[in-house]
Amino acid sequence: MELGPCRVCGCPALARCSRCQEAAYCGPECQRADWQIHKQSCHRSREAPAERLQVPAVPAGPAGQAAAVAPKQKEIEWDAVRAMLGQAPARPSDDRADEAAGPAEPRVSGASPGWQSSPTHPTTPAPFDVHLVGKNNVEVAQAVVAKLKERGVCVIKAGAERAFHKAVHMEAKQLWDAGAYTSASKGSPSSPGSHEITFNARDDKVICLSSSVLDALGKKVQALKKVDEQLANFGWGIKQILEDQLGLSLTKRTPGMLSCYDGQKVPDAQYGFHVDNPYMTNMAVPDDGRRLTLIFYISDGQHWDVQKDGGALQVCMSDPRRAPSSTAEALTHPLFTVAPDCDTLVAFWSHTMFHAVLPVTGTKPRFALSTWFMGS
Ligand SMILES: O=C(O)CCC(=O)C(=O)O
Ligand SMILES: [Fe+2]
Repeated sequence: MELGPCRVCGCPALARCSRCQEAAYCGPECQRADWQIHKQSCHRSREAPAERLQVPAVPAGPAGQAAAVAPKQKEIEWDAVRAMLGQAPARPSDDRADEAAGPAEPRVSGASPGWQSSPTHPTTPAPFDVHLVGKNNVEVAQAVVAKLKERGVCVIKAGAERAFHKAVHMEAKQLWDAGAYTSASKGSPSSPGSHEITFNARDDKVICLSSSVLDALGKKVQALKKVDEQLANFGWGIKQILEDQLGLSLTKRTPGMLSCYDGQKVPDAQYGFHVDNPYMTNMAVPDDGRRLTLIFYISDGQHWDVQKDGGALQVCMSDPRRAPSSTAEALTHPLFTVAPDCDTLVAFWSHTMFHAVLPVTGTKPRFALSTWFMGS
């Protein structure tokens, strides 16, 4: 049964909120991470005893990642969901099981006109804006925030060693060869609280690297776990400057999402133009809290040629402070191309920047690890 994307990270959802039966999540971490936001609309769907809405706020900070919000609301019975999928139950430290999830099939409509559009052609990839090697944390944070302020996207050279890239690529590829990725979302709600979804032309397959998945996979994801930690450190590392210069306060982040676009299995695998958190666009969906998208590209170490291999990330260079209302409007702006080459980290605003993954035309799978930081 397709539930569409997880409200938080976009991975395929496994169950719905057991109270309103509407918000869909891939796992307990995302459900918890979303509770402060979801509770504002959850009670509108179903009446519930007041105490079920009382969730203590947890201070934000580096340790305040997705898992830090511990709602007392009635949670989805994640163990039952895992059992349904033939997966092992969570360990005692993971979630408490409360109530079986009874997801309803979403009503599906076609794409709304003017919202989705096919990707355009690759242009020459932009050079790196920031090199991490040889800079201290404050210099990095200042340079990254300056670029985000100026144009909403920043391309960073991570400076990791070749052996590390190889290890990360090998892990992503082994999981791919083992068939561990699942189909990413095929749609998102077209209006708040609605089951009606619109397709968003997304051809990747994903694995949500929640802490339970990381624990279960253990050594198989050692290097990927390191990348996930580095992404977290990077986001928390620019937190203070973001706050000082833009008044944006990052509060928590989603678990890492490992994605793969496989041009061999899905010719021209791509992701059409979209905004990750499109609440400011004409889609009129609720704000899911996401503000900063971080993506680290994982390739086999060979140069990724966007002309030959395709798969470039293309970002519409609109005013970074506000989202264009539609793809058509976004595409009136120049396009900025990023090559999904290893050692490349890209940061952009989740709520204002339209972007797309251009068709993967070569035979190499295109891997990336992404995380989204929430903020207010
Ligand atoms: O992998 C990329 O370059 C971008 C993917 C993307 O836009 C997304 O997952 O929302
Ligand atoms: Fe995106």
